[in-house]
Amino acid sequence: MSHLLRKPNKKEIEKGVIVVHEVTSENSPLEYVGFKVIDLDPNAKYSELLGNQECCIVALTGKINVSVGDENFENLGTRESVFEKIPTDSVYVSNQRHFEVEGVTKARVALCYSPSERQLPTKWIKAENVGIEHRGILNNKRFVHNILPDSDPSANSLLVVEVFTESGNWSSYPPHKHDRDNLPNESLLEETYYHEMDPPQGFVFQRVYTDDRSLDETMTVENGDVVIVPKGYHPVGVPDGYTSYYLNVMAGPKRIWKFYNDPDHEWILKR
Ligand SMILES: O=C(O)C[C@@H](O)[C@H](O)C(=O)CO
Repeated sequence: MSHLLRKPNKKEIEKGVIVVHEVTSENSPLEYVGFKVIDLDPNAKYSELLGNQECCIVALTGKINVSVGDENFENLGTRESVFEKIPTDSVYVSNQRHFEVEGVTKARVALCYSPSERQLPTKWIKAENVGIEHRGILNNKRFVHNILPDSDPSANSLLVVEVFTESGNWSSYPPHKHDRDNLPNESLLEETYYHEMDPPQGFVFQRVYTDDRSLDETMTVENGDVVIVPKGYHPVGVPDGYTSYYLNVMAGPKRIWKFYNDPDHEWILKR
């Protein structure tokens, strides 16, 4: 199996608190992006004291309470399935802060991390303030929920978006990359993809490749898998009959999403 593809690996760390994914700089090639998925039962609590990392807590499904220091945010989360295709609530937590997430209902939560040293205010990113963006034409249509885009200065490094791609379409396409700190032409951002499919027996294909093909992996990605993109182009193809959802976390030395399209396939945009 590819070293970039992670299957869900559920570990109950406390009663009702299950870690489904944990991507860190210790267990992956990533330096700037960390990522966890946790499942919570009602009333179960997960807490963490952040070191030199900021964190965006995304209520993927179900309802949660979040506290950060003495600030409390209650009943966050808007959907039972990501495929309701409506934005959800998130909370941005700065470095060196303590946070707790409690399940109100059964809930699945994404914790998106990147290095940070400059403290910023805690921010409730309300579902109603998440920008929705439709991109692409023909079989390249997808829509995006901009949870923490680079136009929002609330974070030091983190960028977080959700992407929905309908049956038979392609996204993160034409293939693009962002692995060189070469602004204004390209920024260096690592990335993780947390994937879900509707219906859940579905699958998508994701290729991660560099120009010299020293990295060239095409993965069959199933419901709940995570794909790690340390570098390279990273397109996603969705088979007929299935809808794809993914949550992207990006971070790097500069908080700018400036991608470079694979010149061989850029013509796709000119149709
Ligand atoms: O527009 C898309 O297809 C989504 C991608 O841009 C995705 O968020 C990504 O690859 C970010 O680099």
